[in-house]
Amino acid sequence: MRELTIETPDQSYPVYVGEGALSKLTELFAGPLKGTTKLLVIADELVASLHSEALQQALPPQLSCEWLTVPNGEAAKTFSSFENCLTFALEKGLDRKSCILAFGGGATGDLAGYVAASYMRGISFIQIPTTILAHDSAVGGKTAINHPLGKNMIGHFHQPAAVVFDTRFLQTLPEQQVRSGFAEVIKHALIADPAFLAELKANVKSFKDLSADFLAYCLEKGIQIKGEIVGKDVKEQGVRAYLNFGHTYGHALEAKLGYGRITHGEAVAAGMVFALHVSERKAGLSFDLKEFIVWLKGLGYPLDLNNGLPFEELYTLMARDKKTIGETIRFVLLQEVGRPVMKEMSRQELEEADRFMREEAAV
Ligand SMILES: O=C(O)C(=O)C[C@@H](O)[C@H](O)[C@H](O)COP(=O)(O)O
Repeated sequence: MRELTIETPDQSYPVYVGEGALSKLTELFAGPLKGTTKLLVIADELVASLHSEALQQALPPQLSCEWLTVPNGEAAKTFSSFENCLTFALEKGLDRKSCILAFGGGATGDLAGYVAASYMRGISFIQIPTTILAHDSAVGGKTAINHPLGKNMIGHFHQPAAVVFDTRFLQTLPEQQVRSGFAEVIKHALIADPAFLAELKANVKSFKDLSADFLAYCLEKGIQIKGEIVGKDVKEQGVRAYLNFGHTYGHALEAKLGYGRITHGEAVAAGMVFALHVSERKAGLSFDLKEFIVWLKGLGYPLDLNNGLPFEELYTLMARDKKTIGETIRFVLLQEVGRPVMKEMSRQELEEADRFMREEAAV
């Protein structure tokens, strides 16, 4: 197991990653979270059905603990789920010294984190991720629910007290979830580390034979890259937006197709191809996009997600992206692998890239 530290100007917290990381919970409640009155586990229903016993055994027996299950995946990130969690917390008498444990993938973490950020104006929470995707979402304190008009539109920045990432949980992940999570690993390589990207391309030809050691290495790399960026810009006033590479188009696809109809990572993979194409035309990127597309397709990423979707509707969704300022849609592009840049986008440029996705990337 490895311990990484996320350092922000106001706060630092540990990320425990590896087999057996759950054992760190006892230390946390005897140390930095000593004095916690009550625990509330907000758990993905599927994860709870598979792994609740493992978590139960790792929790300090002296602490009273309530469990609430929420729908699997993005279906949890709704106003009604959010309200249910708050009602449950009030009914069970959580106070300001209580702590929420987010047990599941990125969506559970986003919801539970937002509940922790809002309950009594903010209580502690611990992220206990169970997916590869969550190596990204559990770190950095972005919490949110979705709105029908846009993804992650309602939320707070609220840092967890710790991230306890026990990689034993990854053994039960279906391949589609591995694929989804790996898109964020690829994103971290693209925005920050050309050598890491080369390693990924050389070593990952299929998700079926990914070794546990290589996966752990990728997760650590991703967390390190993310942690460094978050440390410089917690509330996304500048460089943190680079972590949004591939997300403007990706989020528009997710919102249009219906949250949870495609995985977040598959949408981000398509969004990255879109952004790389624009980067070649507008940011001077020199990159073998054809080869990259072949690699992604070989890994099973569907790149035809905009099939049948009118550009106009995707455009409206992209215009509502959180990076948009006034009327100006802004995209994260790459000048080089590892050298991101923010650029203003015209409607014409976006339409051309959407056409590229339809007519070239998808075929
Ligand atoms: O941590 C960040 O900052 C990111 O943008 C990471 C993204 O991979 C992640 O999906 C995030 O939740 C998206 O944030 P949003 O602000 O675009 O909703």
